[in-house]
Amino acid sequence: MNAQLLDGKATAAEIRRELAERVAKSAAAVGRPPGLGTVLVGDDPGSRAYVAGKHRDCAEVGIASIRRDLPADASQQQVEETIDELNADPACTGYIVQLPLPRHLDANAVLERMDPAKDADGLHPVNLGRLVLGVEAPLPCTPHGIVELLRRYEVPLAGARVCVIGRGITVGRPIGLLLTRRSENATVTLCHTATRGLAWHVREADIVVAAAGSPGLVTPDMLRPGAAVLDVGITRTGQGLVGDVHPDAAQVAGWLAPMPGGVGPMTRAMLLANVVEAAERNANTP
Ligand SMILES: Nc1nc2c(c(=O)[nH]1)N[C@@H](CN(C=O)c1ccc(C(=O)N[C@@H](CCC(=O)O)C(=O)O)cc1)CN2
Repeated sequence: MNAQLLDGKATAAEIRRELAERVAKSAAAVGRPPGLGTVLVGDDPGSRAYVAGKHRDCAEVGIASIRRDLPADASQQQVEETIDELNADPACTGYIVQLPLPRHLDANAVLERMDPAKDADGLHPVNLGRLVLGVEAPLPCTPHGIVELLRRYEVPLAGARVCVIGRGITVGRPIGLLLTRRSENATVTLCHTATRGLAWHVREADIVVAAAGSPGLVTPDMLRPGAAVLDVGITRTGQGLVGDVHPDAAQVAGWLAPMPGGVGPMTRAMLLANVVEAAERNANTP
């Protein structure tokens, strides 16, 4: 078998074209474009690159950029003052705090301080709670990107068994909430470092989401032939970026979202979608 490519790069480009039209309409209605803010603390090269990519995307679709870069030794108070400033800025429709934050900072306290109405990442506890309740809320970008990619390639989700590997807050924990909604109807198993018999769980799955950050963890022999495999792991090595899925998995899988070019670009596109949706919501709220 040679897996069909789940092309996140091309799909994200298509979504950006769709969003550019909505941005133009929203800007005309409100008198200014939607604005995305980013808070970056420190100089981790990966985080810098992701934030730069987010602002490039904004420029492409006509969203205004607001960038707040703080030094690696920024205090909790400095970060929280920046949050307060973005909460109060009318030009900022939504914003994100780039994760992970340096270890001396309390990331949960920072997320909680955000105005949930401006949470472009869907990671504020109120918005995660709304997701649990099935109430409309901005969705976490990577899980939303995965669902959108599967939908656009018509990978069957209803009744599918999904094995998620990794329990981080941006992917592993929230994705089960999305995939088990009535609109998706998948059955989700969440595996992590303490899971016994990982290979068995993977082999049972129709869809595998690998988000452990463990290079080459998912090998071809673990997969059910024809499964959809989404590689979300990114590890920076001396030889470049390495995903969680072994390259030979393409010979067994039915669909493959590779790293790079699969879920990553979709994460970025879904962030823009959250900002545009917030702008449209604001325009309809007197
Ligand atoms: N506040 C947040 N922090 C983090 C998130 C998030 O959704 N919100 N997710 C990741 C990082 N991330 C976005 O912030 C992100 C990761 C990867 C990509 C991407 O496009 N990856 C490329 C490959 C990487 C590269 O070329 O350098 C790909 O897969 O093609 C985009 C965004 C953690 N932090």
